Amino acid sequence: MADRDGVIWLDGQMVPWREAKTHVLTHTLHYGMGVFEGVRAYKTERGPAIFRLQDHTRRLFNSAKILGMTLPYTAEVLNDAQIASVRDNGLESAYLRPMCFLGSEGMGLRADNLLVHAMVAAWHWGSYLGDEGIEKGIRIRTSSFSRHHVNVTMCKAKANGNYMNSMMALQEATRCGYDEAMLLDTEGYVAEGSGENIFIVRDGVLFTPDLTSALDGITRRTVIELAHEEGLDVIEKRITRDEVYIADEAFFTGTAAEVTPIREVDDRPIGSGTRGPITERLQSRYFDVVQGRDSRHEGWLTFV
Ligand SMILES: Cc1[nH+]cc(COP(=O)(O)O)c(CN[C@@H](CCC(=O)O)C(=O)O)c1O
Repeated sequence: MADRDGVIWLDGQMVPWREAKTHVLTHTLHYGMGVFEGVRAYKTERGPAIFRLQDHTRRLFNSAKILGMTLPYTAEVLNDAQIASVRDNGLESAYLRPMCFLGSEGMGLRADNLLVHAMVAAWHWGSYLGDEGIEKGIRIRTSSFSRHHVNVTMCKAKANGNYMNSMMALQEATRCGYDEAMLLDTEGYVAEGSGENIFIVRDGVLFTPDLTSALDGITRRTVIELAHEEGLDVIEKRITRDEVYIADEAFFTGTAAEVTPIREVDDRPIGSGTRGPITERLQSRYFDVVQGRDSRHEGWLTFV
């Protein structure tokens, strides 16, 4: 990722991509105290448009507040930086990574002279779980790693250090031949994927775990609103792994994952073992919205 042409926004300046570096004693590199977002810009007839930019930036600030970090930039500055990162890299569509981190001004848990730095990078990133996964569905397994306990890790913060749990779960899943992990909370109820929220469908009704141990996903909120527009009921409840097994359909949602059907969980086909009809309907609505083909939600688009 480091050796490519382009520019990266770093601490208020656009710098050449290869020069966007930080010192090995950068505090966040050692302790994981940082916050980030995953944001997508899509190609539309009116040019690139960033999806729900303001919501992502609001969550970035909320994440920082949870961790006790004060961001040295306003939301407007960070929004403008994200717009510029798509524009100045000449991207028609993009995945954006804003991230705020503690610098190398000090070391150790007690360092009290640390500055908060901010960066925004943008690059082209296709289907997170592959084009085939988007169309046919993916195979997932229940992770042996529990999702964070709510008083150990701050689940509403999209914090850098939270993602060791995600990576351990995803590595375990892929090493066992699956595409993704489904994590249970510390009481054994379904929480979310390593980088996605999860939905199941049963008798035409959508169910999704409540957000106790899951990130408040922006794609999750979007799909819930689209489902209501489609006349579908969505119930947030505690979901057990065997409820997923016997669901008619299941899918992940996330900025990177978009709407990805789940065709198999723990070697059990979900429904017909392919993308379900309601999943396909919501996936299609989602892509219409993010690609600017649905005028009802143009307010969610920030044109670059
Ligand atoms: C743990 C987790 N749960 C749910 C979501 C969905 O949230 P939202 O994107 O607001 O709908 C994400 C986003 N995962 C991001 C990071 C993926 C990565 O590989 O890094 C993403 O989808 O960009 C998570 O990381």
